[in-house]
Amino acid sequence: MKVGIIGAGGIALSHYKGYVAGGAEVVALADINPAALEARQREWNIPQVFSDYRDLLKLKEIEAVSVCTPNALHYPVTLAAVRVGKHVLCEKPISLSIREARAMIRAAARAGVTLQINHHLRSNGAAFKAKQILDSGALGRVTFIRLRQAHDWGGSPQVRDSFGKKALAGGGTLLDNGCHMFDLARYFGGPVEEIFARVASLKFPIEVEDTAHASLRFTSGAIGEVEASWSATGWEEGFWIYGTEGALEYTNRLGKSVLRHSFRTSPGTTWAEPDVALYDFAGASNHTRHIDNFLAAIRGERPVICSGEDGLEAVRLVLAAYESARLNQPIRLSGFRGD
Ligand SMILES: NC(=O)C1=CN([C@@H]2O[C@H](COP(=O)(O)OP(=O)(O)OC[C@H]3O[C@@H](n4cnc5c(N)ncnc54)[C@H](OP(=O)(O)O)[C@@H]3O)[C@@H](O)[C@H]2O)C=CC1
Ligand SMILES: O=C1CO[C@H](CO)[C@@H](O)[C@@H]1O
Repeated sequence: MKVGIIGAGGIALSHYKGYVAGGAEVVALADINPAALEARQREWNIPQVFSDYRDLLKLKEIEAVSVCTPNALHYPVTLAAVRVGKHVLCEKPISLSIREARAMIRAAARAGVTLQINHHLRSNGAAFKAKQILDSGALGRVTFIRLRQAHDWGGSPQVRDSFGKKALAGGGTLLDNGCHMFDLARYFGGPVEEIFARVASLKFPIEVEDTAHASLRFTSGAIGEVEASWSATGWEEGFWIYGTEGALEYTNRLGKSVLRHSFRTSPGTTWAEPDVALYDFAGASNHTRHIDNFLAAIRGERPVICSGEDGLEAVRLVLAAYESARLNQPIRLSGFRGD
């Protein structure tokens, strides 16, 4: 299958590698930045490059595109792509508004093409394993879910405009990292009923927040929390899920990706260490698995692992969290349209 990539910045490399690993051929690349375009063309030996993505979309031989532009452009670029019959793997967040997300989903359905959103953490080996354990019932009733994605832009005092400027990014870490965490919250815990969030800009001189926290109540009765931060040190992604019969704890802290499943094989003393199963996910690439799933979905072999509707729900939770932070009060999701 021949594919194109629109937006040749940082994340485009993961898409390129994923397509190559999945047996697809990246034949075209578009970016408004001539330096990025030229560098990638040389590195990856791409036959055709375009400064205007609409010219890339005219290529008949391309069946699918990745949309890797800044957040504000996911909507117009995806819409243009599906309208000319291309399958789309759209970077997260799907869009900056619910209205836009709905239009994207409708347009893809009307065109009969696949739309997958790049909440790649669903394809993280630990998340996949955790979901299997949860679905098997081994954790019992879920009581608490904590999700965290935090870093500090490598310590850099400069945050790129595509993330730091409100018009291009749409929001800060709550949208950028939080949308992944809200997606995982739903993936693991089902629908969220209520959210109470706080956001602040405390570290970088930027137009959007660099620090965010949200407290969640799931429809199931479980409670949880999301931490999204650009003001941490280093890099961490993790989830902690507690149930009546056991617990799952995952972190990639210090470059080691380990999932720990703890449980009791027999009722016993309260404070004794429970039994533990450890799973090591070193070396597994989330993006490559996610792209493999996209290609399989296009071929009709598997359902998309993260649909447009999933992307929309993640954005709805982000928007509810912003509204909660603005009003300094909890927001019930059942009455929140986000329009
Ligand atoms: N799922 C994940 O793990 C990750 C997802 N992302 C998402 O991917 C997207 C891109 O992020 P990232 O690659 O880090 O950002 P970058 O800023 O590194 O790259 C974006 C590129 O898109 C270019 N661009 C801007 N406008 C257009 C346009 N109209 N047509 C074509 N290209 C355009 C930019 O050019 P210029 O430099 O001139 O602005 C830049 O080269 C974001 O939506 C982000 O949220 C990012 C990182 C990880
Ligand atoms: O998963 C991710 C890792 O961090 C990046 C920068 O904050 C995010 O954009 C991305 O979605």
